[in-house]
Amino acid sequence: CVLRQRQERSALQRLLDHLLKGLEKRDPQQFFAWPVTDHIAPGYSQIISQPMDFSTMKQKIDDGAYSCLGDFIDDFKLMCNNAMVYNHPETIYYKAAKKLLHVGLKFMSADKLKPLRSVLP
Ligand SMILES: COc1ccc(OC)c(-c2cc(C(C)=O)n3cccnc23)c1
Repeated sequence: CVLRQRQERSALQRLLDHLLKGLEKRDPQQFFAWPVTDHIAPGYSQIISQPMDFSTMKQKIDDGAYSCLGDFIDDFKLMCNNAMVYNHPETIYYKAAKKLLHVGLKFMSADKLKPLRSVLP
């Protein structure tokens, strides 16, 4: 409808917005900001069956497509793993993905999220 009611953001959406910003900061070269195209990565769509990137994750948050934190973390792992499947270990993309996965999971670890529990239902 024309006057679409602006949806209230749920506590989960606000948490995922916060986590996504923290993860994007750890990708300064923006290798993971947008979908990888076959133009920049020959044969990518034949090798990677489930592409994922930060802009897609942002859209999924806005669409309410994540029903729990675990689903968000699964997409983050998928994104990093795709880069470690398509790119060879000596490439900057493989190395960036390996580092991002490690740093990102630490950033989202249970002990880091505990203080936020107080603001979540
Ligand atoms: C060199 O600048 C950019 C800019 C955007 C990119 O992906 C969105 C990439 C990029 C990102 C990737 C990944 C993540 O596999 N990649 C693989 C091969 C060739 N290029 C890329 C590189």
